[in-house]
This record gives sequence, C-alpha cells and structure tokens, in this order.
Amino acid sequence: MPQAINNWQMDQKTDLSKPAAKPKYISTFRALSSYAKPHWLAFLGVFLFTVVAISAELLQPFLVKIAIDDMLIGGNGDYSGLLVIGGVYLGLSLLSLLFTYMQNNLLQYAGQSIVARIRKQLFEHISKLSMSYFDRMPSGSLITHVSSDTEAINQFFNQVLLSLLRDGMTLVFIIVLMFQLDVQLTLYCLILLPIIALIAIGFRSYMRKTYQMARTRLSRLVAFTAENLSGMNLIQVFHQEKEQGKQFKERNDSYFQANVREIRTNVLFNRSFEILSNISIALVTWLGGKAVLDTNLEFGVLYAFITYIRQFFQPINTITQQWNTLQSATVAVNRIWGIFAIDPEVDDRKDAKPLDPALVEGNISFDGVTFGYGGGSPVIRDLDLHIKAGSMIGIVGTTGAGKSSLISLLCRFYDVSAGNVTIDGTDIRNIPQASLHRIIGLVQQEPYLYSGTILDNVRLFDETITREAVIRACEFVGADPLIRQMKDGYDTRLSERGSGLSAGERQLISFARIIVFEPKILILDEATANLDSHTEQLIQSALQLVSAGRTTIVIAHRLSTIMQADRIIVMKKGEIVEEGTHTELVDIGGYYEELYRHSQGKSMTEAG
Ligand SMILES: Nc1ncnc2c1ncn2[C@@H]1O[C@H](COP(=O)(O)OP(=O)(O)OP(=O)(O)O)[C@@H](O)[C@H]1O
Repeated sequence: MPQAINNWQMDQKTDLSKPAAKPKYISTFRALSSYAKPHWLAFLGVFLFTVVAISAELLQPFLVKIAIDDMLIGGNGDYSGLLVIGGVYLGLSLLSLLFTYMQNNLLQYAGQSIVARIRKQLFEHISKLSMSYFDRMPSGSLITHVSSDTEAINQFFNQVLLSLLRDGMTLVFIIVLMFQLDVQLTLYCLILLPIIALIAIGFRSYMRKTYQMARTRLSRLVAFTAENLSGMNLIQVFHQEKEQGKQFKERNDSYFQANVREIRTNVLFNRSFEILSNISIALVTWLGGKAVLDTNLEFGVLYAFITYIRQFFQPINTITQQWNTLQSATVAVNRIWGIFAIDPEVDDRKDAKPLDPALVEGNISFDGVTFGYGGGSPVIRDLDLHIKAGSMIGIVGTTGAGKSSLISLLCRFYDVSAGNVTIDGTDIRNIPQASLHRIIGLVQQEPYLYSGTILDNVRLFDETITREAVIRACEFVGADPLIRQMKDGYDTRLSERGSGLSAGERQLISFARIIVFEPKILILDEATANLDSHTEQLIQSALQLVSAGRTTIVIAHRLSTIMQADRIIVMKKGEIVEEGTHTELVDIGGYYEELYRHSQGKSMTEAG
C-alpha cells in the first residue's frame, strides 16, 4: 500500500474521531481581506453593480402597482401610460440582467485571482519546506490543501460573499419597500421573523453534521480509489479484486447514505421555508384583502406586497444555505494559513555565502556526525568520513544501516544533530541551499521523470539549456540510440513518472541530466531492479563516463558497480564497520567478503 495514501486514510480516520475544531470566522475574514485588498476597485464595482441590479429587479412589482392603481382602477383609459410602464418594466429587466452578469463576472474574476495567488504562494511555500515536514505530512493531505482547500476559498467568494451581498441587500431593500407600501402589513409579516430564525438555527447544526459526514465519506472513497489504482498490479496478482470490490462497495454505500441524508435535510429545510412563505402570503391575502374590501388599501399595493413576500423568503433561504460553504472555507483557511505559519527546519543562514561552482574541488568530510530523524534515536552515530575530490567511493551495508540518511545529510535535506559536514572545508550550513544543490547531482534509485518530453526531462524544463546540449549529453552517456528509437525521439512525451520506460532507460536519462548540469559531486543510489546484462553494461560504462572528474558516492546494491571504486565503506547500524578497496575488504574476510562470496555464488548459479 503506498505510504502516502495509507497515511492520508489514517488522517481521515483520525479526523473523524476528533471533535470538529471551532471555526474562526473573524480570522478567516481578516486573512482573506488582506488578499482582497488589492482588488478593492473590483469589489466596489461588484457592490455598485449589485445595487443597480437589485434596484432594477425590485422596482418591477412597484411598476405593476402603479399600473393597477393609477391606470387600470383609477385611470382614464389611457393606453399610452400602460405602454410606457410596460417598456420601463422590460428595460428594468434587461438592466437587472446586464448588471447581474457584470457583477458575477467581476466577482468571479476577483475571486479566482485571489485564489490563484493563494495557490501559487502555497505551492511555493510548500516547495521550500524541509524533508522532515514531508516525513510528517502525508502527500495526500497536501494535495487536498492545494486543490480542495483553495477551491473552498474560491467558493467563499463566489457563493458566500455573493449571497451575503446580493441576498442581504435584497432583504434590506424589500423591507424598506414593504414599509413604504404599508407599515401595518409589514409589521404583521415581520412577526414571522423569530420563527424563521428558530428554524434556521435548528436546521443549521443538523445540516452541518450531514454535510461534514458526506465530505468525510467522500474523502475516504477517493483515498481508497486512488490507493487501489496505484496498487492495481498487486491487487490483480493476488486476486484481490473481489475483496477490494467489497470494501469499495461499503465505502460507496456509506457515501450514498450520507448524500441521501444531506439531500433529505436540504429538501426539508427548503420546504419549511416554503410553508412559512405560504403562511405569510395567506396572512397578507386575508389581512390585506380585508383592507382592500374596506377600501383602506389599494389593490395594487396588495399585489406588490404579495410579490415582495414571495421574494422575501428566497434570500433568507439562500443565505442560510451558505453556512456549510462558509464553514468549509473557514476550515480551509485555517489549514492553509497553518501551513504558511510553518518555517523550514533547514533554512539558509543569513551569513551563508554561495560557492562558485567553477572553483569547487569536491572534497567532502563528515566529522563526528550524529543524526536521528525528528530528534529521535540516532541512525548515524559519531561518523567520520573523508572523501577526496574526484574520487569514487562505494557504500554498502545492511538494510536500514543509514546509507541513504548519510546522503540526505550531504544534500542537507536534514541538519546533523552533532558534528558537521563540509565541502572543501566549508560547513554546508554556511552555503545557501540553492548553491549547495548546484554542486551536487543526485541519481536516485528510482529516477524521477516528469510528464513531459525526454528533452524537458533531461534539462529539467530549463529552457536555457539547448537541445544540442541535451543531445550531446545523451550521446555521451549512451542513451542517444535508445531515444532515437522512440516514436518522436527527443520529443517523445513521457507519461507520469516515466512509466513507459524501463528502469535502465530511466537511469540513463538521469545520467544525461548530470552531464547537462555538471555538478562537482555525484551521488548515485543504484537501482536494485534487475537489469538485463546489456543494460547493466550500458549503465556501468555510463557511470564511468559521468563520474570522471567528479567526487562520486555510490550506494551500491550490485557489487559489480563499485568493485573499481577508490574506496568502499561498509555500514551497519549507523556506523562504518569496514573500509578499504575491494581487494582489501575481501582480504579482511568480514561482512563485505561475505556479500562478495554471495554475489559470486549467485552469478555462478545464473551462469550455470
Ligand atoms: N524519513 C524517515 N523518518 C524516520 N526514520 C527514517 C526515515 N528514513 C529512514 N529512517 C530510518 O533510519 C534508518 C536508516 O535508514 P536509511 O534509509 O538511511 O537506511 P539504508 O541503509 O539506506 O537502507 P536501505 O538499504 O534499506 O535503503 C532506518 O532505521 C530507517 O527506518
């Protein structure tokens, strides 16, 4: 099971058991308002457009009232007045439509710009965080923050803010117009306000629960699906399709039930409002009708009143519906701002000075280095290692011995707990990370390839590196014939992580990267995957070419790769237990000799 997704699921599970943290609405508004500030002109425009759109819409019943009272009932048979009213009515509709359209577009634009900026800053911030953060934080959660959480903020602008503005203003305008028409009738209608508030509060907490339940169950379903897709080969090989199908069904059913419950609650809430609206209309028809019959009220006023009452409930309903969106936006803002508040544990010192790559020789020293992940028990213990510039050293050792950890310390993915690591005598903590990483080239066990062309993968999307330079590098490491055989040669597009290429081809491409970027220090975490002897030969000679003139550290899984190394170190439980050339180590008769005998036996068996 991929670790990240596993952790993500665990995360979702713990989230469920935790009581939901109290949302901080004020701090959400404050956080977002700093991003909204540069767009104040757009928001002012939205406000003005909303005023025009709502006024145009709400004046329409008023026009009909004038037509009824002044032209139909009390009029003198003047058709032209009716025609004018009809024309103005149509004009107001068009005006409302136009300004609603402009208001929506402007708000969408401002909202999207804000969210795009937050997303960009979040991505940049995450890219600067230290490896220790990524150890703690499952990548699934980070994906959620960059995608879903920023989307929740987008909804805040395009739904919550829009509704507060538009529906809030509509409500105020309607109440003013109703008071304008008839004070007594308006007061009767407002008697219903406390009942509306009670219903809204009652439903609010229930709706929040059903909404959260549906979201959590959806997250689980998505995590399960993602995990299954990435491990589909294992599922098929172990005939787990039925079992996984059963588990998927359980999650799917539980999401379905949560959804049904959410919809049921929403429908019930909407209908309650409709009933209230109808009660008000009945009340107004009865009281207003009586007043019309008693000639205390004009018929047109009653008509306009009933229309406004109908329009009165809809905005209240919409505003209440925004509660869930507001809440998820608040949670999203809290989570995103929580990430912004995290500083990288490995940071550049203020007085750090970059090294000139042209002057770097590549002498490396680990002096009394001790290190443990997250300050835990040491996985590297008081280690001393000195590597001369331009030499090649091989590292072998038991699994979990600390080989990769040693490399991570040299790349400064983590800081040592004690001792120091130096390059040409300079403590790497005194070198800015960007400068350090320009000196070091890393070829990982599973070279990472991006979705993009071979060309872009070799030059890592750095357009300043020419196509010719890439081709020369690939020719140099022997990858060129392989690439030319591909459908579009150097322009062949690779799928995610280069899944269309063999392990050997991926390594050759990452060797070409080294040639292109010319680091002084080369680190190779050799692939464990079985390569056919032809590819192994290719990699072997490519390594010799690439390592020439560079300080090279190879974590070896196949001894054949490092037999020619200037020095080999053997690690066990975070310490160097044997050290020397191949011949010296075989003579010692220790762990290395045992490994060597093993590999010889294996190749004899293979040969036999
Ligand atoms: N990110 C991490 N967080 C916590 N502990 C870790 C982390 N990475 C490695 N470890 C632990 O540190 C120890 C050394 O691991 P390391 O990966 O350096 O060993 P290794 O010699 O490279 O092993 P292998 O050959 O199996 O890759 C192990 O006990 C491992 O569990």
